[in-house]
Formats: sequence, C-alpha cells, structure tokens
Amino acid sequence: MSKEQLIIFDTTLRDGEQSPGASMTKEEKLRIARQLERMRVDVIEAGFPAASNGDFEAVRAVAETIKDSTVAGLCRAFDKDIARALEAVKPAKSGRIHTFIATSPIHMEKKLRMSPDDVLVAAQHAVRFARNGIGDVEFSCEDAGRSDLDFLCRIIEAVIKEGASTINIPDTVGYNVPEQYAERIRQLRERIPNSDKVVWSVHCHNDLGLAVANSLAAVMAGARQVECTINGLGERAGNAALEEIVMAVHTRQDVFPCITRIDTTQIVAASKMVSSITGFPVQPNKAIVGANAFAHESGIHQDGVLKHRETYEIMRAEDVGWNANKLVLGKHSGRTAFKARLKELGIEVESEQVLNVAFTHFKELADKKHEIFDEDLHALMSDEMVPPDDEHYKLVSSMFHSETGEAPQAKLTLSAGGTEQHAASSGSGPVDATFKAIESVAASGSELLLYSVNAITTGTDAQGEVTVRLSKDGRIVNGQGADTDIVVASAKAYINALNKLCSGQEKLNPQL
Ligand SMILES: CC(=O)SCCNC(=O)CCNC(=O)[C@H](O)C(C)(C)COP(=O)(O)OP(=O)(O)OC[C@H]1O[C@@H](n2cnc3c(N)ncnc32)[C@H](O)[C@@H]1OP(=O)(O)O
Ligand SMILES: CC(C)C(=O)C(=O)O
Ligand SMILES: [Mg+2]
Repeated sequence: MSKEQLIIFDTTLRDGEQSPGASMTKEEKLRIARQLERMRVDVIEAGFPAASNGDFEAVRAVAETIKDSTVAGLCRAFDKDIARALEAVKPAKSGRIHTFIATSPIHMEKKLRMSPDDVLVAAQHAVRFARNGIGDVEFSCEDAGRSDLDFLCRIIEAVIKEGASTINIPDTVGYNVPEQYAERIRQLRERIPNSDKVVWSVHCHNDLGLAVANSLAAVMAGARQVECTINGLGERAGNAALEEIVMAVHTRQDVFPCITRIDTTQIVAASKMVSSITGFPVQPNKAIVGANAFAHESGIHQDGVLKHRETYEIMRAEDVGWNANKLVLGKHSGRTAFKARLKELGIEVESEQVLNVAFTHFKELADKKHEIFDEDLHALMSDEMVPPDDEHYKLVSSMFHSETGEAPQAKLTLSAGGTEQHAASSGSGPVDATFKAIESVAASGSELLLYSVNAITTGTDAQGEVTVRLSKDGRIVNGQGADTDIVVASAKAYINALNKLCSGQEKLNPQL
C-alpha cells in the first residue's frame, strides 16, 4: 500500500527571516527559493508582502521564478494585507494565500483587543476575501497551542465552510509538549465536520526545544503538512528544523504512516546556503547538518563504524548531501582508526613495532591538540621512520643582533656533512634571519608550513620548544628544537627538520 504524502512547507524566507538579524534581500531569497525547489519542497512561504515594498517584491520575484513548488505569502486577516499578498503571489504557477488571526484568550484580549466572536467574523471574512482571489487558502489560528479547544472547533469549522483548504495549528510560543499537542490535533480532527476534506498542518516553535518532537507527534495524530525552516531558523528560539523532520520521517518509515517527496541529498547544500546568507552559523553538533553529525572521534565507535557502519550510524552521510562520514583522530581514537587513516593516506608502516611507537606518539600529540590533521600524521610518521642519529646538519654556534630601527641579523656556523660553513642573513625578525641564514647553506627548496613555539617550563628561564614543519616534493616533516633562547630553539628545530628531509628519504614511503 502506498503511503500518504507529508507536505513540507518551508518558511525559512518568512518565519526564518523573523530571526533578529536574518533579513534577506530579494536576490538572497531567490537563491534560497531555487535551492528549496531543487530540494522538492512542496510549499515555499516567501514572505509577508504587506510588511514592506522590498518583501512584496521578493515574494513576487519568487512567485515569478519558482515552478515546481507552491509559493505562499502570509497576511493578517485584514483586506489590505490579503490584497497585497494576492498581488504578490499572482504570477506563481501555483500560489497560496496564508492568512492568520490569533485565537488564544491572551492574544485576543490583550493584543487584538477583540472578542472571540469578532475574531471569528474576521477569520470568516478573510478566508472568503482570499478565496475570491485564489483557489488555495491556508488559515492559521495563531497561538492555537494555548487556545480553547471549543473555540478552535468553532472558528475552524467556519473557515472550512468559507473554503480554506489547509488548517494550520501553530504552537506559536513553543508551549506545548508532544502528547498534549498530538491530542489537540486528534481532537480537532475528530470533532470538526469535514475534517478529512482539509489538510491539517502544524507549525511549531522551539522555545522549549520541542518543535521537532511536537511536529512529529502531530504527524502521528494525522497532520499531513509540517511547517519548518532550514537549520531551524525562526522567531526567537526558531522553528522546527526541516532537515530533522524530513530525516526522521525517512529514517523511521517503520513508524511514520507517510513520506515526503524531498530530495534529501540537497539538504546540506540548503543548510550551508542559508547559514552563509544569514550569517547564522550551524552548531557542529546540530543533527543532520552540523559538521559533527556524521563524525566519530572515539576509538570504540571508530572501530565499530569501520567494521560495520550501521553500528553507530542510523543514516548515511551521503543521503543528506555530505561527501561521506568522517573518522576524526583525537585523543579518544584507537589503533584501528589510526591504522585505517594511515592506510588512506598511503603511509605504509614497516612493522607492528613502528606502529605501536607511532601510536604512543600520536596519543601524546593528541593530548596537546584538539584534532589531529593529516599533515600531523605525515609529520609524525616521517619522524618514526627516520633514524634520530642521521644528522647531516649541525648547529655549531650562533650570534644574533637585534637593534631598534635596524633589520635583525643572524650569524651562524653550521656543520654540513662534517664541513663547517658560515652563514649570515638579515630578516624581518631574528627567527626569519636565522632561517634565511640556514637556507643560504642548505638551499633545501623546502616550504615552511608551520612554526610554533611552546613554553615547556615556566618562569623567565623557561625552555622554549619550537616546532617547524617543512614540506618538499610532497614530503612533510616536523622538526623540534628546545632551548632557553627561543631563536636558538628555532634554529635547532629548522635544522632537525632539514635532517629529516635529507636523510632517510629511502626509508620513507615514496608516495609521501
Ligand atoms: C506569529 C507570527 O509570526 S505573526 C507574523 C509576524 N510577521 C510580521 O509581523 C511581519 C512584519 N510586520 C510588519 O511589517 C508590521 O507589523 C505590519 C506591516 C504587518 C503592520 O504594521 P502596523 O500597521 O504598523 O501595525 P503594528 O505592527 O504596530 O501592530 C500590529 C497590528 O495588527 C493587528 N493584528 C495582529 N495580528 C493580526 C491579524 N492576524 N489580523 C488582523 N490584525 C492583526 C494588531 O492587533 C495591531 O493592531 P492595532 O495597531 O490596531 O493595535
Ligand atoms: C503566522 C503563524 C503561522 C506563525 O508563524 C506562528 O503562529 O508562529
Ligand atoms: Mg511562527
């Protein structure tokens, strides 16, 4: 039996834009709308045409451009707003008017300053007015989550009679909890005549972090449209995140009685686009679209994923638009992942013994760094494969001169293959002068990739430990040097790296 369709109504361009600081230009809205269309979103709410001429133009431009999704414009239950929205969505191949009025006691009394009867009349009038202009009208009872159920039944029955074809039950302030919200949807569907002739829609806010849970509970209770936004953008704490709704329904087809028509492989592209246009970063641990959503750092998980991906993954990274899942090396990683990464990098390890030593050094490094990158592994492994006593260059003596207003000078005596050589250079700083002086002898042609200094003891006589990372012909090496004089430590580190580059090449993997 084929499943019913769950309509995905994206309101990134309307409720998403209501996030403070997230307003978008017409061109930006168009770019996002095209991506939503590529993703096969059913309805794109493009804006609130009565809000400004700019938003009117943006909604109109989206309506003129988008062909495969319905384009909706939001408006108050107010003729002037509705007329403006009708004009904006008119060019759409499939257009919708979404009109709303608040139905909760607090909103009616304190905000609208209208009696429930007057609200009911305004809603009826608004839907009738909209239906005279367009065939597809959605009606929302703003703050339905805090509205009296009997009143909701009255007003919804009335607007269905006027021709509303989608009835939206927003939890405007994110007050509901899943069971209660689902029960509300169930009751409304049971009590209202002809409820099976309309689409029941939900629109949940995330004030208690329950927007997605509430939306999904409502789907179980019969809702067949979910209003949501990319990255959960939206007023205050945001709306239900589209990517979470869609992937929950797709992943748990054993539970949900419906399916969306979303091309899930477009999700990550949409998330990145919305994030870059609004300037709202996506937190790394955000479900589906966060950078860590498919990343594994701890050894036991990495071992499991390498043996069988589904031990720790319920979705495939590729199915939502990531290139692949990631095994991130860090202090919690184990031998299996370490070995697998070396293999991927083409680094062959001579023996189990070398691997064990390298793994110990890797753990030491991981204690100092948050994340171990491929360059760190290249450097680490070349360290393991080069014998420490194979030193072509040695620092015999050094002299540095630095004076205000003059370029710093370095004068060194180096032993190169047993022959002493003198070198001198100036530079933008004493370290730069030192490296230039060494290169005047070594002429290695290598590239300096990294220079870092760590104090390994404390106090004014602190030992400075310098790391220099050089690369040549695809090989990357790390050199270390320690001294209480940071410039001497730098010279030692540079020479240490050069020795690794020039000695032991035959022992290194030719692919490095
Ligand atoms: C839950 C939601 O997300 S609702 C949508 C929120 N989006 C927006 O507000 C869009 C941007 N808004 C705007 O640009 C402006 O608020 C406008 C153009 C809509 C209205 O601006 P103004 O006419 O200056 O009114 P203002 O914003 O100060 O106050 C809102 C008025 O609309 C009334 N109102 C609020 N909702 C509705 C409604 N659904 N139907 C009819 N009237 C409504 C209020 O009672 C208030 O009326 P009052 O001025 O007689 O007291
Ligand atoms: C206008 C409606 C749908 C809304 O955004 C809300 O109630 O949160
Ligand atoms: Mg909202």
